[in-house]
Amino acid sequence: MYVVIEGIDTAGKSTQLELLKEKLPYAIFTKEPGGTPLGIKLRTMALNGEAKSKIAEMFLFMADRAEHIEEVIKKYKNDTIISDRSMISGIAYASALSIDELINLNLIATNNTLPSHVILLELTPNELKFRLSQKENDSIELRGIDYLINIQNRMKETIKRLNINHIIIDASLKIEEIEKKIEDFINGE
Ligand SMILES: Nc1ncnc2c1ncn2[C@@H]1O[C@H](COP(=O)(O)OP(=O)(O)OP(=O)(O)O)[C@@H](O)[C@H]1O
Ligand SMILES: Cc1cn([C@H]2C[C@H](O)[C@@H](COP(=O)(O)O)O2)c(=O)[nH]c1=O
Repeated sequence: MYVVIEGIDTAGKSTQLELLKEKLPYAIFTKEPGGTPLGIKLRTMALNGEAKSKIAEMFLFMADRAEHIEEVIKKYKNDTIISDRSMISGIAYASALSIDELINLNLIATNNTLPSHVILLELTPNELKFRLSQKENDSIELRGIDYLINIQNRMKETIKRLNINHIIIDASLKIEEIEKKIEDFINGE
C-alpha cells in the first residue's frame, strides 16, 4: 500500500502524519522532497530558491522524486508506505507547464508508479491566510494566498486526471475528525 498525504503548505499534513506514526508503528514513513540522502541536498537547493528558472526548480523536485521512487517506494513495495507529498504536489506546484505535460514527465520520473491511496487536506483561503500568518514563510509560501489556492485547485485536477483512489478532507475540521476520516479511508471503510 502506497499512501500519500497531500495538501498545500500548512494544510495539516505533518500533524496527521505524527498521529499515524503512533497508530502504524510498522509502516514506512517518508517524504518528498528530502526522503533520501540525495533528496536532502535537492530539497535545500529547491526551498532556498537557488534556481532562477522555474523549469530548473521543477527538475530539482523531479530528481528528488525519481531517487525517492527508486530508493524508498520500490524498495518497500510490499510494506505500508506513508508519504508526505508525491507527484501530485510535483504536478500542482510546477505551474509553468500544463498538467498533461507534467503528468507525462512525472510518469517518467516515477517509472509509472502511482500511489494506491491519496488523502488531500483542503484549506479555505481564510484558514490558509491565518495559518501562514502564524509561521515564518519559506520562498514558496511567500508567493501568497492566491498562488497556493491555485496550486490546491491543480492538485484536485491532477487527482481527477490520474483517476487515483482518493479522499478530499476539509482541513478546517478538528484534528481528531480528520484523523478518523484518514483511518477509515486507509482501512477501506
Ligand atoms: N485541523 C486543524 N485545525 C487547526 N489547526 C491545525 C489543524 N491541523 C493542523 N493545524 C495547525 O496548522 C499549522 C500547520 O500544520 P502542519 O505543520 O501539520 O501542516 P503541513 O501541511 O505539514 O505544512 P507544511 O506543508 O507547510 O509543512 C500548525 O500550526 C498546526 O498546529
Ligand atoms: C514535492 C514538491 C514540493 N514543492 C513545495 C511544496 C512546499 O512549499 C515545499 C515542501 O515543503 P514541506 O514542508 O516538505 O511540505 O516544496 C514543490 O514546489 N514542488 C514539488 O514537487
